Amino acid sequence: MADSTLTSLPPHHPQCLGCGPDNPAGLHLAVSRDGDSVVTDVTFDKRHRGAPGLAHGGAISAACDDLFGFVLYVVEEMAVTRRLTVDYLAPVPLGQPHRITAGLQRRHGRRLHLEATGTGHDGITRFTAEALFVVVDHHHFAPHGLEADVQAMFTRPQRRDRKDR
Ligand SMILES: CCCCCCCCCCCC(=O)SCCNC(=O)CCNC(=O)[C@H](O)C(C)(C)COP(=O)(O)OP(=O)(O)OC[C@H]1O[C@@H](n2cnc3c(N)ncnc32)[C@H](O)[C@@H]1OP(=O)(O)O
Repeated sequence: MADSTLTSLPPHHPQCLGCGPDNPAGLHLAVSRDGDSVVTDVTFDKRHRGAPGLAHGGAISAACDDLFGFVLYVVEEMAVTRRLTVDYLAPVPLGQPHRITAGLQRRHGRRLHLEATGTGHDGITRFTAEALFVVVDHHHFAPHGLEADVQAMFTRPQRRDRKDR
C-alpha cells in the first residue's frame, strides 16, 4: 500500500493470527485507515492453499475477520465477532494481491454490523463479507490473557495511530 491518504494502524498484538508480525502461521496483514474505512492488501500464498492454486476459504474468512477487528479502531470500541458471513464470488488465486476494504454499516446498541469487500488488482471483486460484532469490555479478555496486553489493546488506537504512508 503506498496511498498517501492512509494512516497505518498497529497490530492487535504481536501474535495475532491476522496481523501479528511475530506469528509464524499468521497472515501478517498490514492495515491502514482511510477515513472511516480500513484497508489491507493481502496476497495469499501456498501456506493458504485450498484447491490447487487457490486460496482456502478459511484463510479468506480469517483475513476478513481480522480486518473487521480494525474497524474497532475507527469506532473506538472493543468488540468481538458473533457472526461472520463470507460470499465467495470467484476463486481467489494464490500470489495475486487483493485489497480488502471494511467499515461499519450500522450500529444498534452493542451490535456493530460490519461489511467488507475484497477486490483484486485486476479490478475483480472476488469476495464480500458481513459480520456482527458485539461490544465487550476488558472483562471479556482478562481471564485469557495478560492484563497488560488487554490494557494496551484498549488504549492503543488513540496512542499509536501514525501517519506514514
Ligand atoms: C489482548 C486483547 C486482544 C484483542 C484482539 C482482538 C482481535 C480481533 C480479531 C477479530 C475478531 C475475532 O476473531 S473475535 C474471536 C471470535 N469471537 C468470539 O470468541 C466471541 C465468542 N462469543 C462471545 O463471547 C459472546 O457470545 C459475545 C460476547 C459475542 C456476546 O455475548 P453476550 O455479551 O452475552 O451478548 P448477547 O446478549 O448474547 O448478544 C448481544 C446482542 O447481540 C444480539 N445478537 C446476538 N446474536 C445475534 C445474531 N446472530 N444476530 C443478530 N443479533 C444478535 C443479542 O440479541 C443482543 O442484543 P441486545 O440485547 O443487546 O439488543
